[in-house]
Amino acid sequence: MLRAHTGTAVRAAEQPLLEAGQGDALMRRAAWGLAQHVLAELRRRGPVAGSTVAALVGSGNNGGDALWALSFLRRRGVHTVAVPASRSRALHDDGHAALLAAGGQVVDQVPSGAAVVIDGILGTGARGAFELPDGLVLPEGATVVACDVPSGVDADTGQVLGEVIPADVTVTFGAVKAGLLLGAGAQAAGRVELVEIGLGPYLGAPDLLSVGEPELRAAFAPPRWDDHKYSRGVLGAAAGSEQYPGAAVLVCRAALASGLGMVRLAAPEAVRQLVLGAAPEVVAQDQVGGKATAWVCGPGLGEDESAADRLEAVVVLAAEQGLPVVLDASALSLVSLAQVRRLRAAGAVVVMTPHCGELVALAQRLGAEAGLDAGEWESGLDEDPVGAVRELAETLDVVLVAKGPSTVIVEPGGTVFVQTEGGAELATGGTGDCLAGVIGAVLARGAADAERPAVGMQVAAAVRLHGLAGRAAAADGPFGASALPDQIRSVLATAAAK
Ligand SMILES: NC(=O)C1=CN([C@@H]2O[C@H](COP(=O)(O)OP(=O)(O)OC[C@H]3O[C@@H](n4cnc5c(N)ncnc54)[C@H](O)[C@@H]3O)[C@@H](O)[C@H]2O)[C@@H](O)CC1
Ligand SMILES: Nc1ncnc2c1ncn2[C@@H]1O[C@H](COP(=O)(O)OP(=O)(O)O)[C@@H](O)[C@H]1O
Repeated sequence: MLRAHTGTAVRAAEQPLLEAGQGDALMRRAAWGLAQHVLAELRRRGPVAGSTVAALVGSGNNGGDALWALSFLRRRGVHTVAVPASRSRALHDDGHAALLAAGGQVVDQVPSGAAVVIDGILGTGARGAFELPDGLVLPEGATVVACDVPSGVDADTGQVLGEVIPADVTVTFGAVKAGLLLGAGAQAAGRVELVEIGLGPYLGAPDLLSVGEPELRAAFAPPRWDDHKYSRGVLGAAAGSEQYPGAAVLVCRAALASGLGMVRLAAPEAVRQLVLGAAPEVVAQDQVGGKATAWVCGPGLGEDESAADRLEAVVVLAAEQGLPVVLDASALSLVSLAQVRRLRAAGAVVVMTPHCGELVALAQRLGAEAGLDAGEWESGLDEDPVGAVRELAETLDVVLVAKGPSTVIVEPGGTVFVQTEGGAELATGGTGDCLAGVIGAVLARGAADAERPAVGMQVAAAVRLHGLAGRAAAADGPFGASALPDQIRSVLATAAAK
């Protein structure tokens, strides 16, 4: 499990250590770790001694880290140059002295032969929009290693307001910064490597979590020897309509691929025939009903009266039995606040899975009805997406899965998860239907498991599984959503073999 803290939280954690006069020691620890990662990059490319590493160096402590790292690299036979990159061209005093003492140089331009360029312009002290230094040219093929945070990325929110220096690797200090996992920040950060500098005892609870393989394995564990189909979980699905029959196929196939006891589908005749052709193991019926341990409602449901009837039937059943419900796609625009409240009052977990457009529409419709100032909420969405998703989740008292390049999962009163496994290849019709099936499956399975992880973690594991399946599918070339179920099985087979 990856734990991330905002840049602000990390700065607060550093404060007592700075006051105790440990700033230099912290900086040297950070710089040493940075130098080790740069050495690893150099080794990957060829001989270390004789190679060139350049650092773009700002005037603050981020620049100080980069200068100290250059001084350590210089002692390994690396040709090291610092390129002042702030308007004032000022450099951190001690770092500057350390570089010169080690035999490094200060120059005006990044040498064209630099194998690695360290971005040490701005770190957690960045405020507002960043402008690239005038005339900056990075050598083609050089590996860009960001020091703590790529310059231009807000370490709290991941927002990129102005320009940015995208990194291949970000070596971050003390704690993974939340901004490296969110939106444009995650995109700019590349691979993230953490260097411990001893902040552990001073850091509070993480601001964000991201599940990894152990959580995926726990949420999607293979069946126990004495399991039977009902103990493995039964997912009920109200999905598909004559207009959108395929969505039901995707939900059912993705759920089956995730491993559970049974999928039960409530849909019109034409949809049932299509689903049974693709997955004859599905129990297909025309009405919502029968034994299930969780329900998913919405993919391809349409928005006519019969869609609303199917949603209402799911709400009644789930409220009666206290079952978890995943509301996706059409259900997000059909569901009423009264229905959500009925489910919550009955103790049913409600998971909503909006993409960005659906998220805004939810805030405007149900959020506003529940007392949210939707205009103000929307104006804060870009600046602090996690805060906005949390506010809406708490207002509606539901688990929100805000889908996108970084999918944010918020359980009211619980931890926030963010998963970034999936790539833009997932931006193709029907992948969200598959995700609804995977989330439905994990909840159906979990409902039967006394030792189940918290709902937020189960849902985050489902999002990770879906993202990894997308990545695996993309490795074979462009794909449509119907390629995902087989990849879900492969990802789970690999996870189980570890
Ligand atoms: N405080 C410490 O002892 C430690 C700090 N560390 C490093 O210190 C960094 C934070 O250092 P600082 O607080 O000095 O901050 P930065 O080095 O991130 O930036 C500070 C400077 O950049 C300027 N600046 C801010 N936003 C700007 C913008 N948009 N455009 C142009 N200039 C801008 C500020 O006016 C200030 O002069 C961390 O990211 C980390 O790399 C690490 O060495 C660990 C220990
Ligand atoms: N640019 C992107 N990068 C990563 N994942 C993406 C991107 N665009 C979309 N996705 C993912 O693809 C899925 C799309 O869901 P959705 O928009 O509901 O699709 P549909 O309704 O067509 O099934 C979500 O899981 C989302 O996180």
